[in-house]
Amino acid sequence: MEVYLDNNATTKVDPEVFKAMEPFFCHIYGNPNSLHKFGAGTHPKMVEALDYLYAGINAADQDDIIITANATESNNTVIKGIWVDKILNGNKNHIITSEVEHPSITAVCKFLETQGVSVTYLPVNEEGVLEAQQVADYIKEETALVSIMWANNETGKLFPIKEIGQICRDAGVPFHTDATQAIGKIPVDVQACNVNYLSFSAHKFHGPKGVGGLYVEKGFELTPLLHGGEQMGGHRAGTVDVASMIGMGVAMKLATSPEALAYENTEVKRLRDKLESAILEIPETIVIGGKENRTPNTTLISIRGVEGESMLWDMNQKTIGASTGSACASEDLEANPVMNAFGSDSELAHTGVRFSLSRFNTEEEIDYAISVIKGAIARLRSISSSYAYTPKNHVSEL
Ligand SMILES: Cc1ncc(COP(=O)(O)O)c(CNc2co[nH]c2=O)c1O
Repeated sequence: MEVYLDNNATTKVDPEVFKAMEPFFCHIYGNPNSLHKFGAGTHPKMVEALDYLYAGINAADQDDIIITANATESNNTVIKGIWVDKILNGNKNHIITSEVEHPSITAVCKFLETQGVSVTYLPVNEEGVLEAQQVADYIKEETALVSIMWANNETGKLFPIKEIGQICRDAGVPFHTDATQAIGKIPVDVQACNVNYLSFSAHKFHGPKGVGGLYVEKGFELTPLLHGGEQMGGHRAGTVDVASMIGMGVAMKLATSPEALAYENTEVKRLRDKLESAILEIPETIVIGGKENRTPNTTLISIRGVEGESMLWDMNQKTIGASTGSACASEDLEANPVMNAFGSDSELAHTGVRFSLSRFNTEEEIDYAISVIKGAIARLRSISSSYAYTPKNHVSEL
């Protein structure tokens, strides 16, 4: 049996999405910017895809959604656009973000610091989230942007986006949220939450890899990251990947419907909870960040005495896929930065394993995964030179 439990890294393309994409490779293949019928033939389904994207995040008609390659490009576009418009060519010089953002936020901020920009990385509490008031406490005249993720990719923890959005609107500071891990798991409403910019990637909600989006509220337009063409109204040069854009639209429609969100928060959550509870029956295992206020499909579990990488290897031998955290950092054996941010000790920071489910996982798969994971933990602890079970240390969660 093959069991895929790494959906926060990427998801399977929904067969309905693939079906919608197929005609746009060999049959309706014109350049959408061409004036002839071959190009114009792509427009109806591209317009429909945009309609699905607007509806999925409740964007207003007058706002923009720019089709990008992925959330990484969307995040870079916002932060570097703010840098050019508000800092290099304005009177601002400060950005507020958090310590647990994805590297496509933190690495850009680190680069801007080398260019003289001041960046505040707000710390998270022991549950891995921050209080909206922390944002208010650090906003100052020079603040050009607040960028706080909607949901953390490793723990699933949710951030107080509505409260932060209100604080930023009251202060007149542009607010960006990286919603990559929120869309398709919880309701995302840019108008209700006073969001000015929002990033997403299709492959996180059963769309194709290599396509994403950046929501830009009307009046918050920025200097583009990519110049050299009139595509996307000049906001993002380059020929659009028509098939992927159409696939992303259908994936957004499927993932954000009331029925789909209900399924995520009942059945997918039930299977996540079943897997998590079974692992927590094993001594010296904890849920990093606790069980409350998180996306329904994710759990980051620390297994004392077991290197996360070793767990992945054992599970992979039985064709179970999971991760120790963000795939873009999977190669290195650095301690998990999110766990470090929680104040985990260095030993604990290497013991995290992330399981992230989807609507395609089944009860049988979870039952199989539980049996394999229990066996792997027992085996790895039995050969560990440093692990000895101490009953007094058995805690169920941080
Ligand atoms: C919150 C968040 N933002 C941005 C990205 C970047 O998305 P991309 O540009 O489509 O790659 C990711 C990918 N996060 C992960 C990729 O692999 N494991 C992860 O947790 C993410 O989780």
